[in-house]
Amino acid sequence: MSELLVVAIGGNSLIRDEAHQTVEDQNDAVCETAGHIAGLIERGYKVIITHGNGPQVGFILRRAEIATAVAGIHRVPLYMCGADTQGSIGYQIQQAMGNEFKKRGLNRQAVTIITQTVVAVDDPAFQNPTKPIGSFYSAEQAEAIKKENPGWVLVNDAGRGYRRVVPSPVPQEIIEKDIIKRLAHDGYCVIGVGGGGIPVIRQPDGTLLGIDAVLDKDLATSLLASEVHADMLVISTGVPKVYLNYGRPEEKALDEVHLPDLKKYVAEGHFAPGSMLPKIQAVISFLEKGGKKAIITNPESLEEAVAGKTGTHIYP
Ligand SMILES: Nc1ncnc2c1ncn2[C@@H]1O[C@H](COP(=O)(O)OP(=O)(O)O)[C@@H](O)[C@H]1O
Ligand SMILES: NC(=O)OP(=O)(O)O
Repeated sequence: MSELLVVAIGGNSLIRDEAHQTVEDQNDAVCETAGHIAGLIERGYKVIITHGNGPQVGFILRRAEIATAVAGIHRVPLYMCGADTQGSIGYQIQQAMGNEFKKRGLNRQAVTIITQTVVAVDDPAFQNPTKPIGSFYSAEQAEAIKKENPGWVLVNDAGRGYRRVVPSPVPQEIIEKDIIKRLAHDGYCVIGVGGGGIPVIRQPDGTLLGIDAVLDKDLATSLLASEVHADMLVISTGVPKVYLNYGRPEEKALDEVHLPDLKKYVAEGHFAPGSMLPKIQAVISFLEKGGKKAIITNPESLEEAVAGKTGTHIYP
């Protein structure tokens, strides 16, 4: 039986730099990543694709806020902005995968599943926003923005600039996991858990209700990978490998690492919160729940990494 991979595409990895943020630019990045994922499917792997939405959900929210302030158009809740990103990014990935299948003569189909992820209404994250969304600002811009928008919390995002942060409660359950699993085993390339899933709470009567937050797509992807019993969790991001002492002269790439060492490196502070740390936590959680292998690499290295030639390979 062919192996099932869950491949997470980073929201930032769809935006190459500040000069490449348009819909067309993101589509180019999606198409490039889709080519590499189609290469994996051509080699016989079954693939579930998840994706981030940090930059995109922030852009949509900001547009809506400006439209409310300037034109009095109704407010859009943050969870609805997340749902919008599942449609727009899901559409781009679904179309790009379909085009790749056609080019390669593969009789396959991609399908996007709108996905809801349950969180706890009393999760302390609602009082402590940590998830960076939208644009990056300089320190001076951040000061000016805070004065204009007293409710905003801005933090330095892994040394790359200041960003607005919003609550990011822990993903507890993926509502659509069974259909995602079934479609993947039936040979569909499933796109799901976009932006970590639309955050919802379960009400006392059992019904679901959207709640304002942006989930961490790496943690939600890890939960999905465990629940569908994926053979491998693959995290595609902006770097070919994970590094110790990242960005310093003594930087060292990790080729192969096992859980005990990885946990030691976490404790030593090698992985930046809000960027690499959630990916490492996602991998630890997947392996502790029985997963056999995880890889962290960049989109262009996906095929070589799964073939064992590059990337950071992590084992229990
Ligand atoms: N120890 C580390 N090794 C590699 N990259 C790191 C490390 N610490 C922080 N990073 C940064 O984390 C980034 C990945 O996080 P981010 O861009 O937030 O993810 P995503 O691709 O999911 O949007 C990398 O591109 C790199 O700049
Ligand atoms: N939702 C989310 O984790 O998005 P990014 O991967 O873009 O940060």
